[in-house]
Amino acid sequence: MTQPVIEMSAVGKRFGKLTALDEVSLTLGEGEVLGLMGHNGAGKSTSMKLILGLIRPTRGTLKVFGHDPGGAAANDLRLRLGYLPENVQFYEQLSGFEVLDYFARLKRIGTGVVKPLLERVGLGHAMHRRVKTYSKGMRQRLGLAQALIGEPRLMLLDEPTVGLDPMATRDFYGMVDELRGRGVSVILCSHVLPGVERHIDRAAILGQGRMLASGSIDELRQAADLPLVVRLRTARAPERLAESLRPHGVLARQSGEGRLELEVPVRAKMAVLRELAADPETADLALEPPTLESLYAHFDGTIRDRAAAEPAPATAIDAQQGVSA
Ligand SMILES: Nc1ncnc2c1ncn2[C@@H]1O[C@H](COP(=O)(O)OP(=O)(O)OP(=O)(O)O)[C@@H](O)[C@H]1O
Repeated sequence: MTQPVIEMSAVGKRFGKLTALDEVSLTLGEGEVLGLMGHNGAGKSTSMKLILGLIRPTRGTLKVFGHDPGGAAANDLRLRLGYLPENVQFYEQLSGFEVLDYFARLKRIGTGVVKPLLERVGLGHAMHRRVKTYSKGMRQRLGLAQALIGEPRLMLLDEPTVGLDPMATRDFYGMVDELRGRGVSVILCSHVLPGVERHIDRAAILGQGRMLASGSIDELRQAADLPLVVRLRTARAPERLAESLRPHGVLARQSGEGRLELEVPVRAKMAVLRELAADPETADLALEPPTLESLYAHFDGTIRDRAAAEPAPATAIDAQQGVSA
């Protein structure tokens, strides 16, 4: 087995009396993409800074490419790391080209890399404009180009898609996929990134400095054991259907005329699907496993206001009393 890129074992970090990280363990392999999630103050940036060697753990051990990131190998290690900080800021009076050239020199890399990198992040057309004329998304792209200088083997990206429009977000994830394909390891740090699950291998959820859960999305789904959502179009009376599915532990809500939303316990999935598929009144059904957002909400212990996010509130069905508002 190849050596892990990051090995964090029971790491703790205190700032005076405040415990920012407590007994956090984490490994990251070559070419793996990890989504590091958590609420404000959960300890995400502290973890990044530890990996970058900017601060030292109070307890536990941390190795990056097999070395202590704050030790003797720190300078060499930094050349293998790319970091996009949250709220990235640059010298406003310089052009994008000049900014990137400056950072390339800091990494002792020649000017030759600057233009291709700016083109790679879609800033080729604006490279000679001053940064003060750049939009938020353009600045974020410049930040990404800065993080990519020197072809790092580990990228730490803090809130990378904040301020990016949907197309730019898509391009960004395309780049993450490409990096992964080249064996680069990536940590994407965020509260929650909508749409991120297709692009990450694993997620780690921090809460108040502790690791609440980590694993692949499938592993997190198993651990959370959240119900699956089945969206159903049916000609059957909602209360009848709710009654017949009740023994499976299914919770049914009406979400429109002839439309139902069913919360199905994982253990009852196949039995319920068989029953629905065999019913001639079933017109259509779609199965939705728990999203990363709902897994995050589950592990974080917060209750998401799903109703507020949906256009029409669902209607609860009581098998005894029929459909109720
Ligand atoms: N230099 C510091 N001195 C004192 N406390 C700090 C320092 N850096 C971080 N903290 C504290 O450590 C805790 C974790 O902070 P951290 O910045 O790692 O959180 P985060 O998960 O990145 O949050 P956010 O999503 O808001 O960026 C917070 O309570 C924060 O106030």
